[in-house]
Amino acid sequence: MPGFIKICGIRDAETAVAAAAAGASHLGFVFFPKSPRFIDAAAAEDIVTEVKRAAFDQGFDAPGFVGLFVDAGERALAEAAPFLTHFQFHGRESPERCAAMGRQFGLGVIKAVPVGAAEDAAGAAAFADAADMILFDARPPRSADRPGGHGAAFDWALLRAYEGETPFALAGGLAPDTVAAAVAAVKGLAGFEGVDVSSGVESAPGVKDARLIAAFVAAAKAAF
Ligand SMILES: O=C(O)c1ccccc1N[C@@H]1O[C@H](COP(=O)(O)O)[C@@H](O)[C@H]1O
Repeated sequence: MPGFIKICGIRDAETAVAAAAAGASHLGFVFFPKSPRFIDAAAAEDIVTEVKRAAFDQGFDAPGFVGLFVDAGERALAEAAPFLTHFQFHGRESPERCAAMGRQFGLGVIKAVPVGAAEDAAGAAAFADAADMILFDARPPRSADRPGGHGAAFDWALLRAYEGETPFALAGGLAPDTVAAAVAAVKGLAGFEGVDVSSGVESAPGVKDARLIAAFVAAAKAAF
C-alpha cells in the first residue's frame, strides 16, 4: 500500500471529505494567488475542521493537511501553519529556508523539485537534511505563471538518477488512467512513497471531481 496519496488543490469541504473518505492520505491547499486553485487561509481552516469532524463521525482516518507555498514570506506561513501538518514548498526555496521554516513552525516539509533531466533528480539530494519528502514534478512550460499544476508529466525513468536518502513521491500529469504506469516505472526505487495529483482529478481548472478522485485513489492503491 502506498503511504502517500495526496489530492492537491482542495477548495471545498464536500470534495475534501469525499477524498479523505476514499482513502487519500493527504489533502493539499494552494496558497499561491496566481493559481486557479487558490484558497485563503480562513477558508482552508474551515475545510480542515469539517474533514476532522467527518472523520470522527464516519470513522475514517483523518488525512494530513498540506499547505502549498511558492516563495512565500513568513507571514503567509504563520497564518496557515496552525491547521497544517506539512508545508509544501513549490518555488525556489533553498534547503536552509525549508529546514528553518519547518523547524520554526513545527511542521513536516515537502519540497517540490522540477525534473527535466537526470541531474535535476540527482540534485534533490541537497534537501537531505531539509525536507521530509521530495515531490518530483514536471518542469512548468516556459510561459507559465506558476511552477506547477499544469497536468504535465515528465519522464519518470529520470528518477533512477536520484540517490538521496529522503523519501520521495511522484507528481505531474497523473490521472486515474496513468497512475498505475507511473507507479510501475518507479516502484522498485528506494524511498518511493506515493503520488500526488491535482489537474488529473478535475473537470475544469480548479474544479475537483469526486468520482475522479475516488478512481485515482483506488488505482494508486491497486498499483502498489
Ligand atoms: O496547482 C497549482 O495551481 C499549483 C500552483 C503552483 C505550484 C504548484 C501547483 N500544483 C502542484 O503541482 C503538482 C502537479 O500538479 P498536476 O497534477 O500536474 O496538476 C501538484 O503537487 C500540484 O499540487
